[in-house]
Amino acid sequence: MAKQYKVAIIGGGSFGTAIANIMADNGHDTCQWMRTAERVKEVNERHSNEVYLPGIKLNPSLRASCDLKETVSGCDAVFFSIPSKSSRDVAKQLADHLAPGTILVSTTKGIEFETNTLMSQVLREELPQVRLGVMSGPNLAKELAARMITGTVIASEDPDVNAVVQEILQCSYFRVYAGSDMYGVELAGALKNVYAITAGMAAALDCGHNTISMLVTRSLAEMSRYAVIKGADPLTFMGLAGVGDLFVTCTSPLSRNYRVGYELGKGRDLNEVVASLGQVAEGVNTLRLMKEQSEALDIYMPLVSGLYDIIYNGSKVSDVIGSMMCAEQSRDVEFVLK
Ligand SMILES: NC(=O)C1=CN([C@@H]2O[C@H](COP(=O)(O)OP(=O)(O)OC[C@H]3O[C@@H](n4cnc5c(N)ncnc54)[C@H](OP(=O)(O)O)[C@@H]3O)[C@@H](O)[C@H]2O)C=CC1
Ligand SMILES: O=C(CO)COP(=O)(O)O
Repeated sequence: MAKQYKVAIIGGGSFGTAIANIMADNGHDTCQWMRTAERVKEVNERHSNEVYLPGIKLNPSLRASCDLKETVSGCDAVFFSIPSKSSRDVAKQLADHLAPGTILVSTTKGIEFETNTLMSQVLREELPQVRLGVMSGPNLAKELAARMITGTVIASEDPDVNAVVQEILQCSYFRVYAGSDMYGVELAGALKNVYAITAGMAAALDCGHNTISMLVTRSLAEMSRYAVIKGADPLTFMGLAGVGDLFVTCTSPLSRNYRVGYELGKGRDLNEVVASLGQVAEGVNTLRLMKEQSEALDIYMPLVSGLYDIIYNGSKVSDVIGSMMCAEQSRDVEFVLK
């Protein structure tokens, strides 16, 4: 029989609940931390989290708690699924409760806005005692919670972290692939959200499949160009965390970033759209960081610039598309294997 682990998930939203449910399905002793007492009660008594995963029946063995210390006490592995905006704050609250050597896996696909720091770095700064990993891939929470076949990537500098996480999460509907480019995997998860906004906008404008296909492929070229200059391995972008996640978020209305783009494309106001979403869309802040960085580092990023002009400078979508069509047509594939 496979080993049973004591595991926890920090975060009571869509993704935290989907991952907690997999671990409970796999027979691990699983507790989910969330800040809202009413939702804790709902998970424990009705085995559902209707606000975030409507219609999903959760595994009855999944427990929830508002008590952070009790949740993580004695855990072999803890998964961290808090939006980037609040990650440092929640990590600070965890500092006294995580034993040295505990495995901590970030699933957050965002960048700390004030410091332009990825979540693994935030967690490393606040929780130096843990063994870190990051998990990313085409993982729409609603499909995972409905137990649809899905693949993901766990990446860590410590191969033992990868092996334990694979053992904890692997099941008939969830395939967990291992990688070592932690930086690239994490960066890919954050960057693709920006391009999902653009793709949602294109869908709202009834663009054809040729156009969407060009957009997604040029997005991959642009995001990997940026990531490689920042130190990532270009091959990471050929895998699930790169092209896989870009594809799903650029084509599915289940993606919140895609939905933000779609509503913007229909002419709605950004603040109104974000407020009505009721869930996090990390790409909105990531766009601002990428625009800043592309200027600071002189990286050619026409898609980021165009989206930024539409969202923050009030440019018309039709004007931006027009100027993109006149932009320099550079190389198709920029990375050549030696
Ligand atoms: N949903 C998805 O398909 C996927 C999401 N991700 C990533 O996972 C991360 C989390 O996303 P997701 O679960 O979808 O987000 P949601 O918006 O669905 O939920 C966010 C959760 O975080 C909680 N939260 C926010 N701020 C705090 C805080 N200061 N203290 C405690 N809890 C807090 C919210 O609590 P409350 O309900 O009380 O407000 C809520 O439970 C994001 O970075 C996202 O990109 C990764 C893969 C897939
Ligand atoms: O990352 C995701 C799927 O892999 C979810 O994307 P959204 O945050 O846009 O919903």
